[in-house]
Amino acid sequence: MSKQKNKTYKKSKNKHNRSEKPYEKQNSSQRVKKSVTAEVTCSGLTNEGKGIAQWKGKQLEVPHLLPGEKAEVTVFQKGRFVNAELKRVINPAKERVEPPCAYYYECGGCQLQHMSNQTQSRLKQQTIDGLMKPFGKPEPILTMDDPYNYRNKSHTTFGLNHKRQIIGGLYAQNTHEITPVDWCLIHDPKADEIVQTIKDYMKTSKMQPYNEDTGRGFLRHVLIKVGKVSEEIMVVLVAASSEFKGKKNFVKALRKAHPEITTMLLNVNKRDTSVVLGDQEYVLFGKGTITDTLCGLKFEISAKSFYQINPVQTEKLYGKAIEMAELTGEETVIDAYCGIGTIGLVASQKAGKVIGVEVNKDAVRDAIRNSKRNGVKNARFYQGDAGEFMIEMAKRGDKADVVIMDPPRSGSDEAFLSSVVQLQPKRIVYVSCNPETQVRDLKYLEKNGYDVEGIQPVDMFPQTMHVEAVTKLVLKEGTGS
Ligand SMILES: C[S@@+](CC[C@H](N)C(=O)[O-])C[C@H]1O[C@@H](n2cnc3c(N)ncnc32)[C@H](O)[C@@H]1O
Repeated sequence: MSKQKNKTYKKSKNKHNRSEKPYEKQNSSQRVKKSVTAEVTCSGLTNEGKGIAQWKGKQLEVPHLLPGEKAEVTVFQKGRFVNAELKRVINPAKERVEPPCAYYYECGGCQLQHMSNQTQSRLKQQTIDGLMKPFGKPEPILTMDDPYNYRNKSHTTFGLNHKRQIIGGLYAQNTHEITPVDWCLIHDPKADEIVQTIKDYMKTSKMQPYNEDTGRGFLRHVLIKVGKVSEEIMVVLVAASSEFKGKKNFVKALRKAHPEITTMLLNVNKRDTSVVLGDQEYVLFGKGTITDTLCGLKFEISAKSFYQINPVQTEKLYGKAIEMAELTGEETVIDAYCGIGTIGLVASQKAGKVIGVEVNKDAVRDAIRNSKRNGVKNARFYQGDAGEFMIEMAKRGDKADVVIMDPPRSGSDEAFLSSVVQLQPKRIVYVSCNPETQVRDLKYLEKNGYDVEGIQPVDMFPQTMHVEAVTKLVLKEGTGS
């Protein structure tokens, strides 16, 4: 991977034969009427890593522009809205690097590859420092030594290009247009090899990608999960129909090319939706799940269950979360939004009792199996909405010493937070992949009897704008019963 510094920005073209534009794709200038070229100077970065520049009294947020850089940008205007794209950097900042990925400027999956890894970490630290200012000074971000190939899950969407050739890639941001991508620097390389084999197989068979407009065709997406420690691999074909013609031949061919695949599934998604997985699932071979080892425990993972995508950083994150929980072996711990029980089962080794709650039934089934698999006797897992579960606990007058919560990006809700406040645990450990919703929820908890005593950012998603943070809240003195 070449990471040359100070190269002038120029959109890369035709590297690695990825020049085929999907037939549906329009560029921004086709979608928006008025466009002008302007020269601007970047004064800072947004939390998403976009360059901030002023133009005719308006603030532009320009992807791929860095502070201090003077650049030519194309400004698109539609009514009161302005959008800007980088055209040419006139004086590159010293933090600018040549993105190691050839798809970077088209794909949109990563947003920060034009910055050095140190600059990315600095940006994430500043983001967390800024957002968490009302609560105190965050610790230095925990970074990753080798910030590539970390994802244990990959997702590829299939379609046809304008020459009616099969392509696989990612939806361009906020669209249903596929940007063809053959390999990705943050995926597990094995996953990309398998996707390539599926593409090649489709070219010589009758398996057609699904077309959202006509409703014809079969294959919508391929989801691959890799056990980074176990090396087990799950391949999920997401199709528009349960009628899988040529199923036996396909399974045989893929297993022959990739004997490392340990299970394959067919997931049927007939809905017109951006949600990838449908409800029906059929095991094509193997046991339908993979296992992996995290923090010394073994976890079984289903296709539809959430499992942290960067296990190297997850071990650091969970280590901090458990440290913040200050467990002595006596506590009752609630693992809210528990997924397959990972945090709760790690905590169970140092707690009196763990109660996990999770809405996804496959994940809860995995959590119960994982508890047995690891010989854990002091953990129970329940399926349900975390808020409703906590309301019931509060009504019954149940007690909890520590609540560990790890909600989705949208954060928690008032039902959940108000019942946590009613239960009055001594400590709350809040893990989040979206610091903005986390800050909103922390404000609620601070107003209702808790002090934030520790903030630890963790870079779980290098090369992208996303950042994780774990915070420790302690019940204010005099608040408890
Ligand atoms: C960010 S994941 C965390 C999972 C787990 N703690 C981990 O570290 O792997 C959030 C989890 O919350 C679950 N979830 C989403 N909404 C929920 C709700 N209202 N009640 C309970 N669980 C919910 C999701 O299914 C997902 O498993």
